Amino acid sequence: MTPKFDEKIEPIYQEVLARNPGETEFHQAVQEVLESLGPVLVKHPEFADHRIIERICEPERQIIFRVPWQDDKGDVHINRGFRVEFNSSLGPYKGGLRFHPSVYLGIIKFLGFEQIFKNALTGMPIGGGKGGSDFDPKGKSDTEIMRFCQSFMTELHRHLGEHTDVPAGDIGVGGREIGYLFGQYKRITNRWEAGVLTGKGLDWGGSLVRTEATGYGATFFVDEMLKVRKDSFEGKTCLVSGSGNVAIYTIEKINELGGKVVACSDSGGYIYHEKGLDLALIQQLKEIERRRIKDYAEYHKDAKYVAKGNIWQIPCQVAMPSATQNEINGKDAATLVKNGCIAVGEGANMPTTPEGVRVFLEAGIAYGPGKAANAGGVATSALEMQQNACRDSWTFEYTEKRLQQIMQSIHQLCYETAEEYGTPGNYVNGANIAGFVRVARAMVAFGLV
Ligand SMILES: NC(=O)c1ccc[n+]([C@@H]2O[C@H](COP(=O)([O-])OP(=O)(O)OC[C@H]3O[C@@H](n4cnc5c(N)ncnc54)[C@H](O)[C@@H]3O)[C@@H](O)[C@H]2O)c1
Repeated sequence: MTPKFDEKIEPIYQEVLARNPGETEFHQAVQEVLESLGPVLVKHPEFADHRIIERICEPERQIIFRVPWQDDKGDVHINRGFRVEFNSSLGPYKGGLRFHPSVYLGIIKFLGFEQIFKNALTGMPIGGGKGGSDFDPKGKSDTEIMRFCQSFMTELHRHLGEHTDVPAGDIGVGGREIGYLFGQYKRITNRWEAGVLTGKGLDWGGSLVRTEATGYGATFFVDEMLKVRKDSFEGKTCLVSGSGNVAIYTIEKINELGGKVVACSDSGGYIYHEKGLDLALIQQLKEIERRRIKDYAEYHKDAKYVAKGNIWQIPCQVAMPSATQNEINGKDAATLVKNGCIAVGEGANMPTTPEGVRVFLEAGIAYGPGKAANAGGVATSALEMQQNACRDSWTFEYTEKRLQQIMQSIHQLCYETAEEYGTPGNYVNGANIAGFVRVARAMVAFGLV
């Protein structure tokens, strides 16, 4: 699909393609933001004078390193580690670590680029970064995971710090991995520096609600979009892809708000359970026993497992993609719209292809892009950093209230910005423009650094 750029922006995009060959996901993320920015340069010519777009597309620093580790049999493996410190205009680099075999520089750069604008939308003092490894945690023992995390942190620690760069989890990195990473950081640096990682355990500097934050936040965001349309989750049939951290707490909050989630998935296929998913069972299978979602059908005979099935073919009113990038293509988006879907909230990062995004926007449904809808995770990480900084811990209720207020304010900012720039209801433009303007203003203030 041909991107639609303003004439000033087209050459900048071409330069990004030429400078970053083969990084298709990064190109896609840049395309999506740059398509929104034409009217911003008209309103703010100073951003063009200062070459803010060119500078924002170039990471401040990229670190690639070798991660050697030994499996339980004593065999040696070599993986590749990454940390892309993209933009520190608004605060220390902040963004998760992804451990997945598909990871390469293009994936980390797309995620880091998205993170700049997402973090800006939260209104909190955090810059954008992302990292990870092509290590596959699937099927590894606890001790193998520990040895890998220790080796990864042995190299990465020199680039981190509570005022410099603060990683968190993402796909394949949850509480267990953050524990091993924090333990090794503490050992090497001889510092109990809580603010250097977020997603920590509650006994050692973690925040209540961080585990739930991305899923809860995405659901709050969709709830706000529905409220604008004088609607709510009450009685709605919903789909949530994935069955990891984001998916599980999305399902929990949708249930609380009166919706019914009938399907979720993992990379093997999806589970359909017409009367509504049994969340406690999913948590037992995925969070505790680390099993596959197909095992759900062993416990509920009225549920159906569809291997390699396409979850988006199931009719629903609300869809919340919460697994991975590019999981909804143009055809899937058209199917969702045809089947009566009225709202899409992205828990995952860039789960919809540009064709899919166009289908949602043209259909005029409520479409909340990931950088706005899933910002609750990183926002609560920033709340965790606040608690660490004052050596305090807040209650669940208070922290959840803060999260909800942040999601309401992100929604309002995107909604109002879309109106201000002449595209009412277009949260893609609202999020891209509002996030960009915040970072751009800071970059202009700092001069050429
Ligand atoms: N964890 C966070 O706080 C956070 C914050 C913002 C955005 N995200 C994004 O949310 C998404 C999910 O992250 P997570 O933290 O829940 O990771 P996770 O590892 O806990 O879960 C990922 C889930 O997606 C499934 N999955 C992977 N590939 C799939 C595929 N092709 N089809 C169907 N399912 C697939 C996995 O089986 C797993 O259930 C990612 O895009 C991530 O970048 C996460």
